Amino acid sequence: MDVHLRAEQVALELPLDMQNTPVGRKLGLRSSLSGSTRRYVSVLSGIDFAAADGDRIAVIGLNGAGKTTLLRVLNGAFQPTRGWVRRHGRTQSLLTPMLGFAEQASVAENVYLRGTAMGLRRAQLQSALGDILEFANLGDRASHRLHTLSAGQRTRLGFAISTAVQPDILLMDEWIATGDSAFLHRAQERMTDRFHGSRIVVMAGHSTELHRRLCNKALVLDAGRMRFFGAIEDGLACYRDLVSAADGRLRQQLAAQDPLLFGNASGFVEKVRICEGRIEIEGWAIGDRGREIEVLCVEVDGQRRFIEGFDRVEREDVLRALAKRSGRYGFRFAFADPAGRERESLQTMLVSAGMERERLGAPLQRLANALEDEAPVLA
Ligand SMILES: Nc1ncnc2c1ncn2[C@@H]1O[C@H](COP(=O)(O)OP(=O)(O)OP(=O)(O)O)[C@@H](O)[C@H]1O
Repeated sequence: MDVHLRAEQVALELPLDMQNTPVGRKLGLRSSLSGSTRRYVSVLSGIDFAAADGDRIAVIGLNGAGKTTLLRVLNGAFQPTRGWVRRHGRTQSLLTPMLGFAEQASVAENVYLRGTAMGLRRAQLQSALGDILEFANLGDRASHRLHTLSAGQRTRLGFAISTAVQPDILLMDEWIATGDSAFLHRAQERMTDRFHGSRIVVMAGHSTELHRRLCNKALVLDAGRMRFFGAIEDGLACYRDLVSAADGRLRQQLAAQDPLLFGNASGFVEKVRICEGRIEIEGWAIGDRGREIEVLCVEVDGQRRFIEGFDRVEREDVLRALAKRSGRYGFRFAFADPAGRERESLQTMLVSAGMERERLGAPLQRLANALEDEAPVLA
């Protein structure tokens, strides 16, 4: 059977209901009773791609870029405002495995309710019921009402139902694996089976490592717009360019979540010295694939300063420990600080390095005792 998934010039606008708060009035009960205004916001636009049999597509973007919403459009939960989604093949989405449970119905009835909503026939559900309950470890609870289950038991049930049958097209948000450690292991195995058994997978998430390992294509979203669709490595590079332009705090957060995002660029700020009217900084940085960096960027109180004319310093220790080829990885520079920055604002200063201004890596780590108040007095 032919399996395909195609989106043609898809755009989605959603209603945003906003509370009317008279200017100058504090938020509170009175303002919450003052009615609301509805306006429509564009959440997705220009989404245009075709997934072929065998494609594993990573949907990549910053928080709020529209990844989950795109999956909802692809599974038919949202109708596009413009454009079309064409799908052929049994589709299963693993977005909210506990959605649609009925509290007063029994566990077994909930399996039928959810299974029917997923498009399964009664006979299929009858033969799958035993496996689902066993997988969720709820074999002896079939007739219990759902509201008597613990949160963990519900999660296991939702997961067991959502993954009960092998779809042709799998739409998933992150790599769902939740519950206690014994269940986690079985859930991982089940996810891996379903992933490899699907003919098309669209997977949203934030892990470069996972995307690189599992996906052949990427779709990059930037504030709801499709910036790129194509080969995974090009997609990851496109995403990296997007985040490289973001401010230092966000780059720091993203690098912590996803250590491979900025490649192998790394380094340390070892000294920050405040002398009268000047700030001197020393450290080392090594670019992606062992290259020497070309630019440094200092961010203090949200202000950026790019430094291209820094001194390059030979660093035998860095060479020995890290470098695959030779280079001068140490740096030293100073800049005038007429604002006479406070010690506190320098505590939060971020120094980033990169090959060009638009392609900065994550902020460099900083030695705990890097900050000095004055040049050391030489005896
Ligand atoms: N039902 C809705 N009504 C109005 N706006 C919505 C609705 N659902 C999502 N949005 C908005 O759409 C945008 C995209 O949200 P979405 O959850 O798809 O982003 P995301 O990329 O999945 O984010 P994250 O990585 O944080 O999960 C956000 O600005 C969000 O506030």
